[in-house]
Amino acid sequence: MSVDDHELAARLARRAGECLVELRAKSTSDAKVLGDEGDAAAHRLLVEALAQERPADPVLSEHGVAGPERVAGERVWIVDPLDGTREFTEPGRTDWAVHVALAERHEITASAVALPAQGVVLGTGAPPTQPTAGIARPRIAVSRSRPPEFVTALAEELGAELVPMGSAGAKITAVVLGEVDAYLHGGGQYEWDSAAPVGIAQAAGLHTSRLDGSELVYARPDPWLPDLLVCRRELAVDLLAALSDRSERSR
Ligand SMILES: Nc1ncnc2c1ncn2[C@@H]1O[C@H](COP(=O)(O)O)[C@@H](OP(=O)(O)O)[C@H]1O
Repeated sequence: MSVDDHELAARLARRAGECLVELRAKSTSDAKVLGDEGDAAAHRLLVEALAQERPADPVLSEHGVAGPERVAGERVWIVDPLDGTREFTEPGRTDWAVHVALAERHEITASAVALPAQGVVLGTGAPPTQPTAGIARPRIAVSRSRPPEFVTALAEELGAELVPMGSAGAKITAVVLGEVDAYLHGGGQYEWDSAAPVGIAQAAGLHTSRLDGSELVYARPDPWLPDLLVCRRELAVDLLAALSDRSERSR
């Protein structure tokens, strides 16, 4: 990883985001076609740019692999050209994102997330400072379309408020920006859904783990990474204890 990798991730996330904003503004297609067009255009842009700027690095994208063959533990770019495809196709929604991450030795060492409809690009080069104010009633971001079934009961137990949102990137960056206090996901996801925003959350000093508290490991041969927790550090112990109780009770 070099300073240039932070800068490159941010530059490419921004460029792909601009391409998506343009496509969305001029599209007359129905939602399914627009989503497919957005996924394909942003994927093409990222893959072509990485081939030019980092020709020795393989790319793992939600929409296919590109570049040289991957070697376990070596550099690989993990990208989600359009996270929150469904929200991208709904006029007025701003919870969709572009993810660009670099993994080395199974960790994220540089990454950026663009939230193009919010005019925001966040990156590991300059992660935001975390709020210091206490948390009165925790706000937990969850998927708006498929929240894990246990979250309502968990929120009641913790006296927390659930905040439904689209896009894993939008939810994790909402934690990074202090708009919510936690994001939890269960039931299925892939490495590209979380790699870039998790890299920024880690650089900002937030807690990141699987729901059982174990480490998030990226660039595995199988990109399935079905659950995760990103939260302010002071909430991690209580959240992980509540999640562990729940999983014990369901056995
Ligand atoms: N059960 C599941 N299995 C596979 N992917 C899932 C999933 N639940 C959520 N995801 C993916 O995680 C991203 C965020 O989802 P959500 O908005 O529901 O939180 C979406 O990515 P894409 O929009 O890139 O497809 C979605 O496809």
